Formats: sequence, structure tokens, C-alpha cells
Amino acid sequence: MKNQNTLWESLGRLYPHVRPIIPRLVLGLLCALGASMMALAIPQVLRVLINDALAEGGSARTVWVASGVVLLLGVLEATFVALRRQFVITPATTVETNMRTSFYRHLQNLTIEFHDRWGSGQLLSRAMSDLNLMRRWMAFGLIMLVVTSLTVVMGVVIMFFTSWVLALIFVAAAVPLMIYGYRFRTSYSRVSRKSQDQAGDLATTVEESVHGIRVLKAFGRSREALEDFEEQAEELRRTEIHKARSLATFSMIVTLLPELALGASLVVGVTLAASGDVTIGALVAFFATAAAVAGPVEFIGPLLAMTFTAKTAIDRHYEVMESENTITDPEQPIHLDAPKGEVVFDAVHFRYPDAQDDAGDVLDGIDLRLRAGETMALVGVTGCGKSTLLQLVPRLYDLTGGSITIDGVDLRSLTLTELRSLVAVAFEDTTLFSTSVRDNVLMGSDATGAEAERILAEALDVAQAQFAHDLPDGVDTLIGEEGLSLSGGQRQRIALARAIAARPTVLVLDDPLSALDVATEERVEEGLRAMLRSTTTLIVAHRPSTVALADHVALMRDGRIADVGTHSELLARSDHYRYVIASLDDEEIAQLGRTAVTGQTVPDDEEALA
Ligand SMILES: Nc1ncnc2c1ncn2[C@@H]1O[C@H](COP(=O)(O)OP(=O)(O)OP(=O)(O)O)[C@@H](O)[C@H]1O
Repeated sequence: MKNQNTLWESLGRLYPHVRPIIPRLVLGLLCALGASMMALAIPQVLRVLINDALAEGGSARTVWVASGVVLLLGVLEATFVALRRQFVITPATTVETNMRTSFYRHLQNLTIEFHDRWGSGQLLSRAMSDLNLMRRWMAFGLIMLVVTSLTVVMGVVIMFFTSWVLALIFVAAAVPLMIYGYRFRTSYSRVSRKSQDQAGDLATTVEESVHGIRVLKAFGRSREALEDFEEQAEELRRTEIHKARSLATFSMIVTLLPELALGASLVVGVTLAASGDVTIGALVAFFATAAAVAGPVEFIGPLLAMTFTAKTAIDRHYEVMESENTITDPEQPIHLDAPKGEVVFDAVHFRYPDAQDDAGDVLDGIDLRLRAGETMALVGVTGCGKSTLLQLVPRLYDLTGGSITIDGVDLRSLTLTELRSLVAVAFEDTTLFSTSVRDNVLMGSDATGAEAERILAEALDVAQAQFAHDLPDGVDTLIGEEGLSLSGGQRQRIALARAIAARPTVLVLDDPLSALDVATEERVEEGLRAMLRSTTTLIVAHRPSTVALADHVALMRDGRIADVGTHSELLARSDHYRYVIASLDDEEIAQLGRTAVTGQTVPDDEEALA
């Protein structure tokens, strides 16, 4: 997954985002360059001052003029620095925001299979800190690296013009610096990548423990969780220290070598001045220029480190951005004008991408037909693939063989927008968003105004979620992250209301009533039964009371549909069905036998079993 792009390849990927702001970046660069030139000009004023004003017969006027020029150069330098900030900060922040938005958009489009594989903290750190690092590099690191390098080059050129012998000594220090710099680049990039990945893993741990805080507390595992966290944090600390040491060593060498070269130049320079080969003014100007160059030279270490960190951040960003979305719209979509909702599974095969090679398909040739408006219960032992089958209908995963059609049209021939407006889902494990009850419920509905209010009230009514009206702000109450302030049953009913409010043609329910008490479940079923008449429904059922909602029951076994029939028929002819539904007591079985499905009276179980 980790790619091996060169520095230029990685940084080059930013080009499409940076292109619109290039004029401002160039202006920022020119300002930064202007500031450096002002700083470099000051030693030359000193040279004139020493050679002319301090020489015999020099005038006091020259001192005043030189001081004025130094002051002016100082003011100009400060102005250029302020302008540079002005030019680059806003556009760099805009680039960061745009990239973050496209990252989020891409995450929304990526498949569930992608999200199964990636830790949330890794995605979070890429969306937040990596883009932040990238922006800081763009607004500051990039410009300063260019300017610093140019300043050093210009400074060295000036030094050559001032005294080529002394400049040569200074430049000799650059050779070992370059060799060391090359090694530093490789090692620093590696450690920088490691630290950013570890920070992402640490974020995943924090996210998971916050998410699972109740479980950790209830099982008294907070201490163990803390120990695991400390271990991970310690690893990150070690990597950060390694990173800081590597930079410190490089910075030390970058600082030390020019200083040593300067010391050598000083000895040679004084000798040359004594012999009259160099004027005192030139000697002072040379060292003043060397002092002006020393700052940028020292600065190169941190700037390079920043650049390598930005490269890692960009690579990490594009690893996600280049992850392919395999579930996409067809090239020539078919539109269903008046969808009825007949759903046919034909020889459907599916295996999870991360399944072991020797594992068989989770779904191993599913054949099932749901007539328009029919309610089908899906029953089977735990782990037999019921939820997997349900997730294929809204194309959360794509099947690996066979086909699923709605009104004779393959799901993959519909646009995802159309498919997902036809199909609504309620999972057993409900996720609610940090917004109001109203927004949660109306998430899948395009209705507005009075129509939306009507749909909201009706959905809450059917799902027996009228409790929402009694919340502090009624349906406008914010229900917090994942609806944590609600009970499991309340959350399930809001999620059910959400599926109902979408007014789907096909409703897919994964054991949506599991957290409800018997009385509430009965009331929900009553409402649902009326509503389901016009909707094709596939409902995973673990409880006989849920089976009672269905016209037919499909018995799933070993990744196939082993049998389809009414509850009573299956009770009569299938040992496996009796085994799966064995949790029923006799009275429940008898009750079901009489009332199950479409309201018709079906034979007593005793008769059916006979
Ligand atoms: N994201 C996944 N990646 C890999 N394997 C998975 C994934 N989700 C489920 N499985 C495996 O697929 C099989 C079927 O799981 P599925 O959740 O569909 O069963 P189920 O019949 O709905 O079970 P339950 O009644 O307990 O909800 C299981 O063996 C499970 O381990």
C-alpha cells in the first residue's frame, strides 16, 4: 500500500490543486526573495561605510546616508515578510479545505469493503493532520525552501565577488553536507512515514475506546485499554524521538560545517587583509554576508524535514484518494419509470474480498423471488449470510456471481442514486447521526415543508417512536453521537422510522425489532403490516413474532436458500427450520400457525406437522 514515489513525484501530485493559486504563490515567493535581498544588501552598505566613511577624509554625511539606507532596507524587509504572509496564507488554506472536502467526498463514495479494511483513526489523521502539514509546507516550507536556497546561492555569489579565495573555503563545506543530506533524506522520510502511520493507529485506538467506553467500563477493562494505549503512545514517542534526533544531527552538521569553514576563512581572510590582498571593507562585508547566509543555511535542515514530512502526508492522502471505488454508476443506466418492486435473486454468489483462499463463498448460489409488495422473512442460523445477502440489495457490496434484479432490471444497470432511492435499509446495529430526530428520520426523503412533516409524523407513528415528540425539543432535539442519549430500543425505532420515511419500493430490514419489548414490538408490527402491503420487504427474522409479519419465509442454509414457504409449511416439512426456530415455545408456535402471514388462517402446526 505504501508507495515509493520520489520526492518530486509526490510533491508534483499537488499541482492540480495548486495551479489556481500559482500567481499568489509566485507573488509570495517574490516578496520572500525581496526580504532576503534586503537582508543581503545590508552588509554591502557596511562595506561602503567602512571603506569610504571610516577611511581618511571620509565625510560624516556618508554615515547618515548609510544609516538611512540600512533603516530603509530593514523596513522594506519587514514589509516584504508581511506581504508574503498576506499572499500565501489565504490560498494555501483554501487548497487545504478543497483537498479535505474532496477527501471526504471520496470517502463517501468508497465501498464498504474499503471501510472494512481501513481504521477510522488512519482516515481521520489523513483528513486532518496530514492536510494540515501539507498546508503549512505549502504556505511556508515551500516558499522558504526556495527563498532560502536562492539566498544562500546569492550570498555565495556575492562572497565570490567579494573574495573568491575565502568563498572557495566556505563552499568546500557544502560537499560533505550534500553527501550527508542525501542519507538524511532517505532515513528521515522513512521515520516520518512511520510516525504518521503510528499517529493514525493511535487515533484509531482513541476512537475505538471512546466508542466502546461502555463495554470497557462494564467489563472493567479500562486499565488494560490504558496499558495498550500507553504501549502504542510509547512506540510513537520513540519514533518521534528518533525523528527529532535525526533532524538534530542533520541540523548540527548543517550549522557546524559552515561555521568551521567560516573559521578557516577568518584565518585566511585576516592574512590576506594584512598582506593587502583584500580591503578591510571587503573582509567585513564578506563576514557580514557569511553571517547573513548562516541563518538560511541553518534553516535548511528544518525546511527539508518539513518537506519530507509533507511528502509523506501527500503520499498518505493519495493512498486513499487513489483507492478505487468499484461500486459505480453504469455507463448507460436504465431508469425504472414506475417501479413495482419485484426482486429476483438469481444464482447469487458472494465472498468477502478479505476471505481466506480456502473459504467457500458466503453466498453460494442464492435463488429467491420476491413478488412486488410481498414481505419475505429470511431465517437461518447465525452467521449463515443473511445480513450479507441484505447488503447486496442497495449495493453496499457487489455480488461476485449471478444477478439481482428489480422489476427485471439488474441492480448494476440502475444509477446508485436511483437504486438507493428505491431501496431503504434498517440495520440491527443502528447508527444515528449527531443531529435532530427530524433530520435523522428524514435522511432518505426529499420531501420538504408540510409534506416532510406529514411523512415524519407517519414514520414515527408506524415505528412507535412517538416518544420523540416528548423529548425536550420534540423532533428538533439533537440526539447526539450515535444517538447515545437514547435507549437501544428507541434508537432502533428511530432507525426504522428513517427507513419508512424514505418511502422505498423495496425495504430491507435486518432484524429491526430485536431491541424492543414484546408490547412495543406488537404495536410496531401492526403499523408495519399495514405499511408493508405496498412495499416489497426482505426482513431478517430471529424471532417468531418478526416472522409473523411475512407472507413467506425463506430458509437460508450454507449460503443457499434451502426452502421457501409459509411458516407453517416450513414447520411441517423442514427439520432445519424447526431447529432454527426452536426457541419458540409450543404456545408461540401454535399462535404463529394461526395468524402468520397475509392474515390468512393457515393449518394448525399439529395438522401441518402430521
Ligand atoms: N465484512 C466482512 N468481511 C469478511 N467476512 C465477513 C464480513 N462480514 C461478515 N463476514 C462473514 O460472513 C459470514 C456471514 O455473516 P453475516 O453477518 O451475513 O451472517 P448472518 O446470517 O447475518 O448472522 P447473524 O444472524 O448473526 O446476524 C460470517 O461467517 C461472517 O464472519
